[in-house]
Formats: sequence, C-alpha cells, structure tokens
Amino acid sequence: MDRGKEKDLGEANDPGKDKNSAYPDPGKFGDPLEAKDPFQLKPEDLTEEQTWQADATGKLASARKRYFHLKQVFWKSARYAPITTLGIGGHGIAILYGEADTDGKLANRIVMKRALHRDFNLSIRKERRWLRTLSRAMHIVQEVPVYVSPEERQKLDNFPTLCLEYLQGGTLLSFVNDKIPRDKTIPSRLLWSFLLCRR
Ligand SMILES: Nc1ncnc2c1ncn2[C@@H]1O[C@H](COP(=O)(O)OP(=O)(O)OP(=O)(O)O)[C@@H](O)[C@H]1O
Repeated sequence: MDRGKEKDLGEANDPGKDKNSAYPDPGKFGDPLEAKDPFQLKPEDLTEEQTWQADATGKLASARKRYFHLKQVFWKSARYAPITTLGIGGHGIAILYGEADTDGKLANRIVMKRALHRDFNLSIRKERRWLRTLSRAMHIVQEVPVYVSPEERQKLDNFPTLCLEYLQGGTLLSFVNDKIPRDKTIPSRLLWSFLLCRR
C-alpha cells in the first residue's frame, strides 16, 4: 500500500463505526474478557519516557493509523477481533487480538505488532529475523500463524506485521521494571539462562 492510500484511512473510513458492517464487535468474546476498542487509547496512555521521545499527539496519530489499517485487514474476519492496545514502544504499536474458534468463543490471544512509521519497518523486519534465529529459545516470544484469506494476507503484508504469542504475565522488560530496583542490574547469568534454555 502506498502512503497516499494510507493517509486516507481516517475515522470516516473506520469500518467499526458502521453499525451494519460485518466488522466483529470487539466485545464478541464476552466475559471474562473486558473487551475494549484499542481506539480508546489516549495521549496519557503513553509513558513519560515515550512522550519525551516524541510528540505524544504525533505518536498517537501514527499509532491510530496503524490500528485503522489493521482493523481494515480484519474487518470481515469472523476469526480475529481486536481486544485492546498493549502499548506503544519506541518504534511500534502492539495490539492484542482475540482469535475465535468455530463457535465464536475466544480460543487464543495474539499480539499484532507494527512499526509506528514506515521508517521503522526495518526495525520490525530485524526483530522478525532475531525472533526466527531464537525460535527454539524457551523464554523468547514466538511468532504464531495467522489464518487469513489471500486478500487479507496481501493487505496484512503491506506493512510488516509481527504476529506473536501473548505474554500474559508481561514482558521481560516489564518484569525488570517492576521487580528490579533501579540501582540494581539483572545478573548476566540469568539473562543468558533465558536465551540458552531450549524448547
Ligand atoms: N507479545 C507480547 N505480549 C504482551 N505484551 C506485549 C507483547 N509485545 C509487546 N507487548 C507490550 O506492548 C508494549 C509495546 O511493545 P513494543 O515491542 O512495540 O515496544 P517496546 O519493546 O517497549 O519498545 P521498542 O519499540 O523500542 O522495541 C510493550 O512495552 C509491552 O508492554
């Protein structure tokens, strides 16, 4: 997809806004998931560091565009629906999607991660290369298959998208931030043990 087309994706084109559209209701998976539209993301959802790195509104606008596009890819899908925004990193946005089974019940959760800007697509590709290199490492997040039609696949591939397993307990970074005091470092042997533990 070229950039001009991407710019056209505005709120008016949001398939979720059309009550008659085939876009699945984000709440379709029901309890116990408190499903919410990732669109409710607000500038205050960015961490202090993230707002320092870039203008919050600009970053949020990019995140919304990425999300709009992803939503368009899956808007006819009976299988995948967005649940929430997990976060915005230095380069990308991570959105949690639910995968339904044939009865429409939540069967799996998948993280879709995209670059915030075309210039960061390279960082997503690099991350993918590393993930594939580390694909047998027990404690490294893994790519997961996404079952889409050829049309959806083509749209999905217009922007490099990482489809990852969902780390329910949080990432290693969130563990370090939560549990390791700021004046302490995580021992190298522990980090190596994460990398060397094989499936
Ligand atoms: N597979 C995942 N499971 C659960 N949460 C995730 C997953 N991937 C990302 N997240 C959450 O989404 C946030 C944004 O992720 P992302 O990978 O884009 O950024 P980052 O790793 O914080 O920074 P950077 O873009 O600089 O690598 C993370 O901080 C994390 O909280």
